[in-house]
Amino acid sequence: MSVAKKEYKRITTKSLVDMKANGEKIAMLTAYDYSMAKIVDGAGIDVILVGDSASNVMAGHETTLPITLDQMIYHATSVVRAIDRSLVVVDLPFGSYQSDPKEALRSAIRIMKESGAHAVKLEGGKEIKESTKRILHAGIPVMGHLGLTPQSIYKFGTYTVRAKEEEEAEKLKSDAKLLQKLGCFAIVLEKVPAKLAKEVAESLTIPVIGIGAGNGVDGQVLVIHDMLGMTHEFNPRFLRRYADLHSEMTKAFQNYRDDVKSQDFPSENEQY
Ligand SMILES: Nc1nc(=O)c2c([nH]1)NC[C@@H]1CN(c3ccc(C(=O)N[C@@H](CCC(=O)O)C(=O)O)cc3)CN21
Ligand SMILES: CC(C)C(=O)C(=O)O
Ligand SMILES: [Mg+2]
Repeated sequence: MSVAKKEYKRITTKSLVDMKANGEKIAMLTAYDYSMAKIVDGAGIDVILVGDSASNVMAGHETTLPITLDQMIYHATSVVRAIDRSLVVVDLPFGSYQSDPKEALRSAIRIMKESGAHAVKLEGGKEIKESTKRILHAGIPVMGHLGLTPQSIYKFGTYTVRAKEEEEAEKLKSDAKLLQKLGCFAIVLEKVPAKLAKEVAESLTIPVIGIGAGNGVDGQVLVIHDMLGMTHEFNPRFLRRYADLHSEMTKAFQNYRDDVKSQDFPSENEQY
């Protein structure tokens, strides 16, 4: 069991690199709105990711591709208002950084300026080198994201584990090194073999935060609706559920419905 070794009043990108150096694992969760972020921050979660998974869990899209920069900024702004301690990282959505480095920088600046978030995350390695450089040169911290990159789902066609073959594993390793060299403060590694993820984490000084990447990395991230058991039809092997909110909420809604229908609610004490 690993517990916090050092008190951090406010988490910065520097604190995360520090945690890795001290062997303290990093706990990261997504959040997309004020109320949820308030609870996550209060619980001591180190990093809050305003993920483009909002496209799935908030808006009901099948992929992360449709969510817009304006929508990401709306989610990020709501999250930032709730924060006292956590570091807030925001996904640059599909289409907001792939065309050219100038557009990438403009998108990152909009997120930082309009939401007050602390960092941005981009999917990819070598392909987005120039964009990453430009954003970093503007003083905006960047988190990388390698392995399963959901914004390229149509290139791959499936959400299966990535980098099982030597060639893809070699590319991943060199992409990770490149991102560190450019100045990224951390990297998310999604759905890759645990052995490879451990090797990558051990080869870098910046933290590697895994999702479906095993226990040899420097931290973990999960989508909050998944770990709360709200997305009960989503069942990947890497997911651990820490609550069964789908059934808790269903029970609450059914009880409320029954109380309204039977006129049990509101009672004498619940009216004026
Ligand atoms: N609710 C939610 N949770 C996530 O973790 C998440 C999102 N949405 N949306 C954006 C991406 C997409 N991600 C995914 C999507 C699917 C799998 C997955 O393992 N799917 C299948 C297996 C697919 C296969 O092997 O072909 C599964 O077992 O559920 C993992 C991560 C991670 N992100
Ligand atoms: C799954 C995490 C890493 C993510 O990118 C998201 O939630 O959008
Ligand atoms: Mg994402």
